[in-house]
Amino acid sequence: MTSAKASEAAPGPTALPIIDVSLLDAPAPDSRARLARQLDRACQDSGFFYVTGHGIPTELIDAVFRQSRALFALPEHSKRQLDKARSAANRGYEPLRGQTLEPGAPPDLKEGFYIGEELDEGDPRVRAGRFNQGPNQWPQALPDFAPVMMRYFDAMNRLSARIMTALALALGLPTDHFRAFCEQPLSTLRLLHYPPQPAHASPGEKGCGAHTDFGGITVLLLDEHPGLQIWDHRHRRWLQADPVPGTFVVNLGDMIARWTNDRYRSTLHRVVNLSGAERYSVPFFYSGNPDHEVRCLPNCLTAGEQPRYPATTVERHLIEMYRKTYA
Ligand SMILES: O=C(O)CCC(=O)C(=O)O
Ligand SMILES: [Fe+2]
Repeated sequence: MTSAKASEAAPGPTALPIIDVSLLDAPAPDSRARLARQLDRACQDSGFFYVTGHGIPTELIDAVFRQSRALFALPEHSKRQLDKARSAANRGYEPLRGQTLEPGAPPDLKEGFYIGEELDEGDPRVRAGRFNQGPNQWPQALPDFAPVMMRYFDAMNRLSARIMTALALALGLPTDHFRAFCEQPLSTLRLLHYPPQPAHASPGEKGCGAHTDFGGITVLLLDEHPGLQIWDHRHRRWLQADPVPGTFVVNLGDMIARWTNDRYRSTLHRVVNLSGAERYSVPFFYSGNPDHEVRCLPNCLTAGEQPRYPATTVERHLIEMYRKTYA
């Protein structure tokens, strides 16, 4: 949705806000109002912020990274047995250079693994051929992988629903405004592994090409190695979004921009792993209920303004965006 030209200028520092979502439950009457104000500003500025007070146990986060490292360390032929090309629901392994997120740039220098809600072939959503719904592909060699990932997946769904509550507050809507959107959500957990940027990388080669996320919100877990850069539309430059221990990076996807008539931003971002180390990250994409209608929120239209996007549904929006990027 954003079309800034990827400048190759050295990235500058960031000052992304750190937002404490536990303020949602704080007893002081002005806590929620403070949270709403901070979040509203962050969403209008860049749609990127760090989240603290999230309640996800460190032990679970450590286990996710351990399992992710073990998965990518498997021999190539074992990973290829789980190739996502074998899955009708886009689940499983995506090889190095398997995706090109930035049109015209070389393929991304990352390998990935996709996980979704575990649905068997008998589930009505799977039988109806609904988008991205189906069983996962699990690595048999790693017995703890599936239980750890499903525990994390559930925790991310709950955290994302809380962030949606906070977003409702930020937009001046009732706290339960997005409740139906959060029922039976379509979510994707993605494990990523970025090798170090090679000394003689081809021009424009990156870990992850410049893109916006197309769903609702993304809750991104980072390891200790920097690499994420976000586009500063005001000063037309790339900013580093370095890892902050104990936080997640949250960013808004195109669907929120669509919902708010671009009052809230879905910002261009990319990854260049200049850390010299293997970098691991774990984005979780929360897109909400596939049947939910996405139309411009009435309080996001000022007098005389028209909606910039026609009404659609979550599923139709996602299918359209997938078609564009994998075309
Ligand atoms: O690895 C990262 O830090 C970001 C990944 C990302 O932007 C994505 O998967 O959409
Ligand atoms: Fe992204």
